[in-house]
Amino acid sequence: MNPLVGDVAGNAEHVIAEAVRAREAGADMAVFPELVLTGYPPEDLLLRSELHARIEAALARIQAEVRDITLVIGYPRCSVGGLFNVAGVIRDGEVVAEYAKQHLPNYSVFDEKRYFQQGATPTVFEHQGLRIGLSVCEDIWQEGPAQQAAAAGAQVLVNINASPFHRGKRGEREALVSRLARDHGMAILYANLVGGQDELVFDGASFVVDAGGAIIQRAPAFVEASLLQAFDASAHALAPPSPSEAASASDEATLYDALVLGVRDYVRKNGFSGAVLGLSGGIDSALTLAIAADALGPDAVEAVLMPSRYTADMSNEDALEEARLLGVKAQTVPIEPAFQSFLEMLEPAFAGQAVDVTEENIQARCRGIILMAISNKSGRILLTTGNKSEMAVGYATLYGDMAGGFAPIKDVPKTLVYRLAAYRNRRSPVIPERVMTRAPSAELRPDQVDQDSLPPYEVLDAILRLYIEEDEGVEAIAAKGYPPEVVRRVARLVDRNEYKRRQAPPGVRISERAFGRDRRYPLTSGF
Ligand SMILES: Nc1ncnc2c1ncn2[C@@H]1O[C@H](COP(=O)(O)OP(=O)(O)OC[C@H]2O[C@@H]([n+]3cccc(C(=O)O)c3)[C@H](O)[C@@H]2O)[C@@H](O)[C@H]1O
Ligand SMILES: Nc1ncnc2c1ncn2[C@@H]1O[C@H](COP(=O)(O)OP(=O)(O)OP(=O)(O)O)[C@@H](O)[C@H]1O
Ligand SMILES: NC(=O)CC[C@H](N)C(=O)O
Repeated sequence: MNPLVGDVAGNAEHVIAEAVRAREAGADMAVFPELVLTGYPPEDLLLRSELHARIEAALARIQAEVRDITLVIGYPRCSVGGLFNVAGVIRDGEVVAEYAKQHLPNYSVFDEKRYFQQGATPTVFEHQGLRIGLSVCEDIWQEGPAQQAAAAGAQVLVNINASPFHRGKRGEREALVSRLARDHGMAILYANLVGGQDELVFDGASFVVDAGGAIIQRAPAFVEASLLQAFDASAHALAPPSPSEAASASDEATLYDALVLGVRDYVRKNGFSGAVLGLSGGIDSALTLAIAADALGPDAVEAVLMPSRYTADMSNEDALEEARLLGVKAQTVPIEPAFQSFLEMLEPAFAGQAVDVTEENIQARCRGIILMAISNKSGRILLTTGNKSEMAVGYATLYGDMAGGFAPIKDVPKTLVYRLAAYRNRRSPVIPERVMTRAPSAELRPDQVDQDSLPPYEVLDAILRLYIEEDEGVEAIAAKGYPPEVVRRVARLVDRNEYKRRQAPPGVRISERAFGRDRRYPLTSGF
């Protein structure tokens, strides 16, 4: 299920509708994800007493509306001991059991200890003669809760989750849950949330593991879906008639789908009619346009070409071709008159000073003003096009190409930008070949290419991965064969540009370490 954070009443109606559908499909119990009534993560909404009043009202409504099926759902529970992250069992108009999450994740993107107290005891309830144990997400990643449930007599474990996506996560989960099922001889139902929430994407991909550790059902990733699982009288999970296929999507396909869902949900859940972006003829804006068109439909996306005196003809041609191939409306607004006016206005202030990066940034800022004006007028959100490599080293202009509301590829390194573009072109051609092979250029001065200012992207991305995602130091990275002076320079750029990233729009997280809530560095630092 894809809930909307904070929309407790709407999420409850969604639960009720799905419970009815599950009953009609022949189920006698339906399992929903972690904190499904608030959405995840509800963050400081949890500190508001109105939220808890709404949860009470939603639970009362679910209890009144849902009959002839048992529900397991996640919600925050206020009690005398504090606030708990619970899995509640609702049957015949009552909450008949509640399990409080014992392991509260507080690393990476998680911050649960800020809000919740930890539970201490297992919960096992009877359903149609089966003994069912409960756990909540992180509980199965740690020692304890699954063992306790098995010791308390559970034959089946229901684990409800709000487990965000990152590269490789599905395989990690399946291996972990399969091992746990085997170790304890219990079938496990793994029910996950789906949907984009600010920078996080939840991939769904719920699954069922039998007591021998075999995955017997898999839901598709990145869409709402349900699985109907039958058990025999001795708690054996019965394999469905056609055995579950392995999760076989390629790395690129999975990452692309994550980006599409992240953009769609940010734009739609925030009430925008669509998206606008600057289309330069470069690879970053080309990929961002394809993601936006796939997420929102081509009619909801608008591309703006804003040539300057430095824009090559082929950039305009390629940009127009991209818009045509995707069926997106494109318009051209040249920046020359605005750029020229700014240069003239600033002439007295800059008298006697050489032309430098200042003038490059004025061009990027002219574009930012035009795009934000179109966003204001149209009600479409401005998507920025910066990739992770650029955001890492600060190769972007504040209030210029960084202006905007959401940054679809901010966690995609440049080398992966090319791979995702090639993947999208294999599905159907949307990015001209020349865009894939041309040297990247910001086109802010004559004959400029990115590689004048930055190391080749293969080298840059390798160093960035070690420095940012692996937390390795300059010497350790250089020892792996990278030129020490290049490593030092890259590390210095990363450290120095924290201020830029702090002012950058949020974007979809696809790695284990994005520039968002999982990487918090000081702005002012002598490190
Ligand atoms: N610690 C700090 N805390 C808060 N603010 C700080 C700061 N340090 C500098 N600043 C401010 O930030 C300013 C510098 O930032 P900014 O104005 O953005 O300018 P800056 O970083 O100097 O230049 C932008 C760079 O990005 C490149 N670029 C631009 C556009 C697109 C692309 C591309 O290929 O995608 C590349 C461009 O070629 C240039 O190298 C300073 O003048 C100062 O006002
Ligand atoms: N001529 C232009 N018309 C429209 N938008 C532009 C133009 N030039 C730059 N922009 C906007 O500013 C962003 C940054 O520019 P830049 O040229 O550095 O990136 P890019 O062209 O997308 O990718 P690449 O790194 O391959 O050049 C672009 O992605 C685009 O959104
Ligand atoms: N909500 C949670 O407890 C998530 C933590 C868990 N390790 C996961 O990402 O899958």
